[in-house]
Amino acid sequence: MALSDFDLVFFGGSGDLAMRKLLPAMYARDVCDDLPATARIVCVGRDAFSQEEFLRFVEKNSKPHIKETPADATWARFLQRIVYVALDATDAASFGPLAEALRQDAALTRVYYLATPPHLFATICDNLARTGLATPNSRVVLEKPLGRDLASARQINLDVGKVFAESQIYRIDHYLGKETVQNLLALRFGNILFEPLWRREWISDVQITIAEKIGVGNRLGYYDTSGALRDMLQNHLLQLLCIVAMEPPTSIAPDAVRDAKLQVLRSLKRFTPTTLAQNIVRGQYRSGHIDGQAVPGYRDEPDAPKGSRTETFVAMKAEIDTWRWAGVPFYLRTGKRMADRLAEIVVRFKPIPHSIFKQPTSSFQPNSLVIRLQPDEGLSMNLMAKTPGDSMRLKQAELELDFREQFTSPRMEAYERLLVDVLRGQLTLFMRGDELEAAWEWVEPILEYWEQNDSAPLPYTSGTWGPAAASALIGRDGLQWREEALPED
Ligand SMILES: NC(=O)C1=CN([C@@H]2O[C@H](COP(=O)(O)OP(=O)(O)OC[C@H]3O[C@@H](n4cnc5c(N)ncnc54)[C@H](OP(=O)(O)O)[C@@H]3O)[C@@H](O)[C@H]2O)C=CC1
Ligand SMILES: O=C1O[C@H](COP(=O)(O)O)[C@@H](O)[C@H](O)[C@H]1O
Repeated sequence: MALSDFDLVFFGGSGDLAMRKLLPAMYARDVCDDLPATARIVCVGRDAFSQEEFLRFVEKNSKPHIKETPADATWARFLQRIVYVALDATDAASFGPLAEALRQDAALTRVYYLATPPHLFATICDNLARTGLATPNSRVVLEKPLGRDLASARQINLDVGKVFAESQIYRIDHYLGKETVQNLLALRFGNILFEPLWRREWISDVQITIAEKIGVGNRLGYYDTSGALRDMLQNHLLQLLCIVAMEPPTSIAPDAVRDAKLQVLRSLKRFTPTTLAQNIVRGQYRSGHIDGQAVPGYRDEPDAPKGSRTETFVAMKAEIDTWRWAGVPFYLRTGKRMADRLAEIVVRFKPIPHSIFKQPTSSFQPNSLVIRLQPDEGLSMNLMAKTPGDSMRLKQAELELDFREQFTSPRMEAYERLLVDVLRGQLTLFMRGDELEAAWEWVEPILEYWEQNDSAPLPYTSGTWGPAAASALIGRDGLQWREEALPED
């Protein structure tokens, strides 16, 4: 469905995120003829680029991030939509050129996407209000990090909420824009098969892993004040956990889904200093090899503070105190410079109660469902099946659903999908303010404990699956991370 006409403003429009993700996402929609001819993209920064200089900057810094090299005509059409406006977001008096660049038509959708450091969110919203630009047809998109603790998240909600109503606020978690995450909703609530089994009686444990091969790259300044818990777990992993664990929402409407997710966040068992020390592993990568290449340790990355204690890996055992999930461990894990790039959810079912075959019950692998988010999107269901031949021998077999093979329709990158949803006014895949606060509320005791105890992360070699303590954490329950349980090739 083509979008209706809009003015889309990227604050931070000359930044890395705009160049690598946001403009390529808009180009991808433009090339599908999804954007109205008059739709505009206003890029805001402080640098005094002329319009021509900025378009050259986009050519150099954004075009290489577009998947298929753009044809000259479509690229030229895209560039025509872009307007560069130089202003200082902290100075309302400099907002005049932005007002001039925007069309004064109440029927148009207007979106302010704040891809700036978060300390500017309040000032930008305030200055939009002062200059009369926070019109009722406006929406505001907030990029991460949405706070660094509960107090700062509350402050963001409060400051932005002074200018925009909750229904105008789109808090981005780009994991919610990934195809397979939405497919998880389809799997759970579009099939009769899973829901009766989706509970403590039949599920033994759930693993959620987001592993990256990359290190901190050029984002060390931000990352060193953040760490894996804030950067990945508080948002992406908890959002995935919510979608796995939530009660069936009454519909796909934003508040139905967000209410269901909020209930999960509020039911997460709180850690105490004792349970926290037992159930959370913190790690930091040391030098090692990724794809055969030597890579430096975190503390040897350019500009890394000497002896930094920032974690680049975290693994934990979480629990949800509800009738559906009581006693089912949710193992969460994320890290940089790990052995592979993968994001997946593994739901393991309970073992069969009794074997009618000659094989002992213990030789039956419990069924498991693996939901792969990346690198390849798909689902696999592990079942026991008879091996061919004259004896009744059962072995594990895999039912595989590869989304790319199954569906040939064009795919949308996460940012593309989410930008389209903002432009359509569809809030389901964005976090509500209370969800954000509930996630921070749960994470905060962990951060406080680490700070108060001056906790040092355990070292792990780059190119591995993290500190050995992460295997011990799950091993204590007689389990293994999925890659540890896979048969050797
Ligand atoms: N890069 C990434 O992959 C990701 C980034 N993010 C988050 O998005 C935000 C932006 O990140 P990124 O693009 O990497 O950052 P950059 O440092 O590359 O860009 C920052 C942008 O903000 C603008 N800006 C800064 N201060 C002002 C100001 N006072 N007035 C007007 N414009 C201003 C800059 O313009 P100028 O240079 O002209 O000052 C620039 O366009 C950050 O909060 C980051 O954490 C989130 C996820 C991923
Ligand atoms: O939000 C973030 O996500 C990326 C990982 O995203 P992916 O889509 O490539 O899996 C991570 O590298 C970054 O540190 C974090 O801020």
